[in-house]
Amino acid sequence: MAGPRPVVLSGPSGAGKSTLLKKLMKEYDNVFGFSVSHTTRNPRPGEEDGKGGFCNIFFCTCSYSGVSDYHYVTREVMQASIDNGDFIENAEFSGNLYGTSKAAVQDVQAKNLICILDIDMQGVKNIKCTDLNPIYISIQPPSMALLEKRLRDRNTESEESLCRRLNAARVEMEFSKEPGVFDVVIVNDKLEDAYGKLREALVEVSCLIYFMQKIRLD
Ligand SMILES: Nc1ncnc2c1ncn2[C@@H]1O[C@H](COP(=O)(O)OP(=O)(O)OP(=O)(O)O)[C@@H](O)[C@H]1O
Ligand SMILES: Nc1nc2c(ncn2[C@@H]2O[C@H](COP(=O)(O)O)[C@@H](O)[C@H]2O)c(=O)[nH]1
Repeated sequence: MAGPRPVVLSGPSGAGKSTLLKKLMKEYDNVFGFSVSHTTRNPRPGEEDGKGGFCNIFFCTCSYSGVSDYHYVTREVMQASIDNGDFIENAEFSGNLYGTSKAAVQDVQAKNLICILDIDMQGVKNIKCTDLNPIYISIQPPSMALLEKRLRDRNTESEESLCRRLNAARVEMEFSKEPGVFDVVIVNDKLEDAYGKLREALVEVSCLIYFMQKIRLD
C-alpha cells in the first residue's frame, strides 16, 4: 500500500493502548490518523459510532471523534462485508467480530497521515500476511494482577467478558515474547514513561512524514 509506513499497536485488552493512543493523537493529530475499526460489540457509554474519513462501505458516511470509537455494525452486515473482501483483516475476540476495513486505512493514508491500527494478536498475524508493512508495537501490562485491576476499574466488562479477556491476555503476553513478531515492546507501568517510549519509537516515522510534507510544500 502507498504512503508512509503504518503503525500497529497491539497487546492485551486493558494494557493501555487506547489511553496511549489518545495522548498521541492529541499531541500529533496532524501526523497520525487512527484507523477506525468495525465491531459487532455494543458501544460503551461515551463511545460513538466512528466518524471521520469516509466509511464508504455499508452505504454510510460517518465521522470520527476519538481513538477508541468504532463503526458499530451487526454480525450479519459485517460478515457480508468480510465475504465481499472489504477487510484487510478481521478476528473474533471475546465473542465479537472486529476488523480493519480497507477503507479505514485508505482514508488515513489519503490524508498523508501515518495510519495507526489498534488490533489484537490475530489481527497482527493476519496483517503479517498482507502488503501493509507496518511497524509493530506491543503494549504490555506490568503484570496479570495489574491488568485485571485496570480492567475491573475500567468498569466496562461483565464478569464473563472480563474472564475471556484475561484468558486472551495470557496468550497475548506470551505472543509478545516471540522473537521477530514486534519491533518494539513497551511495558505500560507508569503512563508518562510508557508514553515517552511510544513517542520515541515513533520519532523515526514522524520525521519521515515531516520531510515528505516539506518536500511537497517547497
Ligand atoms: N499506566 C497506567 N496506569 C494506570 N492505569 C492505566 C494506565 N494505562 C491505562 N490505564 C487505565 O487502564 C484501563 C485500560 O486502559 P485502556 O482502555 O487504554 O486499555 P486498552 O489496551 O485500550 O484496552 P482494550 O484493548 O480493551 O481497548 C483504563 O481505565 C485506563 O485509564
Ligand atoms: N483484529 C482486530 N482487533 C481489533 C480491532 N479493533 C480492535 N481490536 C482489538 O479488540 C480488542 C478488544 O477491544 P475493545 O474495544 O472491545 O476493548 C482489543 O485487543 C483491540 O486491540 C480490529 O479491527 N481488528
